[in-house]
Amino acid sequence: LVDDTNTQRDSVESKQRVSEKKVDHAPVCDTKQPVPDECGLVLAPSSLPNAGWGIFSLRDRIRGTPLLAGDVVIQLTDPNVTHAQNIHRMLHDYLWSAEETGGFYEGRVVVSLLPGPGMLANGLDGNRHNVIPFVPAVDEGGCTRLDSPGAGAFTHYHNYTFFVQKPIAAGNEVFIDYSADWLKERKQNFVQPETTVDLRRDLDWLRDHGKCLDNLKGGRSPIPHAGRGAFAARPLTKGSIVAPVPVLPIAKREAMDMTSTKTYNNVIAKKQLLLNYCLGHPKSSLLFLPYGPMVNLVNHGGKKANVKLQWSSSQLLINSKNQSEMTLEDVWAMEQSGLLLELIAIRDIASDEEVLMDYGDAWAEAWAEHLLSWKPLPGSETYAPSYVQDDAIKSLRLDSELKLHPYPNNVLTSCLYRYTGNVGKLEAPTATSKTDVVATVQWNMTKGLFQPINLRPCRVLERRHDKRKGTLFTVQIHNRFGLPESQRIPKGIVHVVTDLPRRAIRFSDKIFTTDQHLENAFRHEIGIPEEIFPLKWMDFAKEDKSVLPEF
Ligand SMILES: C[S@@+](CC[C@H](N)C(=O)[O-])C[C@H]1O[C@@H](n2cnc3c(N)ncnc32)[C@H](O)[C@@H]1O
Repeated sequence: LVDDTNTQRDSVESKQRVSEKKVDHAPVCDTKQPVPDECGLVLAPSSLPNAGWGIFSLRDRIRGTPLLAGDVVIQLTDPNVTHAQNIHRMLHDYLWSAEETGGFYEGRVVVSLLPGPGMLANGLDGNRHNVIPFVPAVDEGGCTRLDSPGAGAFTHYHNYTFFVQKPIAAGNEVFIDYSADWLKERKQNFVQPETTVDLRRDLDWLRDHGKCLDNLKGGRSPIPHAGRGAFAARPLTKGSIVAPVPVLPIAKREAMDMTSTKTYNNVIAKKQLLLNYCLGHPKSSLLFLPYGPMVNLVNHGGKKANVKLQWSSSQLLINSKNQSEMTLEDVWAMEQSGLLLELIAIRDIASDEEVLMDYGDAWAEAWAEHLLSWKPLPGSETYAPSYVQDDAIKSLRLDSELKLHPYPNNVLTSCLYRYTGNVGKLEAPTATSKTDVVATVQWNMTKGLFQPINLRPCRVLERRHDKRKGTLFTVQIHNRFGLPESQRIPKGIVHVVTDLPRRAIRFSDKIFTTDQHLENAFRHEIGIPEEIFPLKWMDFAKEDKSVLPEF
């Protein structure tokens, strides 16, 4: 018996050794791997019919816990009207209103890209969602326009986190809140289920077929001028899938042009910041926008890369064709995304190590040239971003004080205030307001008021000290771009609000002034490796097919 046990143990150990060896030498194209034991969240086909990918929890989750580490938000500003048709589907079905993320001051028309749950999770109506987002942090990631060629090359909006709002049982799908209006507009495409009982998948199936979504976490990158980066949340073995990378096709790269090439507010409209987060090939008009959690944070590592991109065989779970069978026209016509890439570890990666890929020669050459030619723009020394002002200035200035001590030119004051159409007490025009009627209301703290959607430009008129409440301000509230008619203060009315505490007034960056609008900000897409880019998508190279590699 003892001998038998030993023999069995030997045989198990030798099997383990064989399988370890197998993993070590596994061809990187083998993507059918179970997720790591510690993985808590996976990508898999949604439990809703025809809904594409979905997110599933592998463990029970309680209210108030984060679903995933916080991710970046990328603000797309003033899309070029002529070329926006190339991203029509993406704008309509995947991107969020900048009102949700506080990005509305970035341009006249702003939409937000929220990789991870914001774009990947499906939605339910009728308050049946189980996660909700919390506002992003905003900062320059250590790269200022005065001292870094990285300024404006990566997004300032980060750590955007979804929290569990209703308990989620292991195996259940994660749902975000698609508003009733949003769903009504798209009712042919998004059929809502009557019950949430079956909106789950078998746990063993998910472990075998799902792709782990929480192997990565964000943090400040030690790479000079790179901003933030993606780091391994646990040890990742060579040959394993580090992250699924679902991508949305962008038919023409001109869609990354901004509205006009003329100057506006002294800022030259140029390429969208979003281009830096897109994947492309120099010989193709196509771009792909990755939208899996944390994958947009993966920096360029050149020869130090520890992951590489490859197509996933799992895309056939929701697609009838894989990428090699698709023509360029098939990709253009894709109704919803289905193309799936994967980041594969090309060596063992330790926990907390930065995950890096090779962006390719074209990117590396463009970056090297940018480093050589970059110098700070004139006026950079007087610029101070709004979040710095908020930290530095505790008491807000009145007009008379601003004449002597103005704020930096790039900021405005914004108040958290919800205008409900109630203009309050009306007063006849005064000498200062001339032809306008003055309407005054008292500020009131209400539920949800501190959401960025309620920020609107305001001017401080008075400051007084209240024994109980501290310093209180009287302000004039203005309209801003993007406000619905019901929230616009009618013409001819000066809307005054009294008794705002300092925490209800923030500094905001004026339109087109943040680093992402800098004229000298770096812009370049990430290269999709030559060996995985289908030849038939290289429409820029039709005349010169002889030099192209066979796919
Ligand atoms: C896909 S984003 C990567 C995430 C980005 N670092 C962030 O903070 O959001 C690509 C951009 O990151 C920066 N970046 C990536 N790798 C870099 C590197 N090796 N050196 C400098 N900047 C890098 C460049 O600005 C590039 O355009």
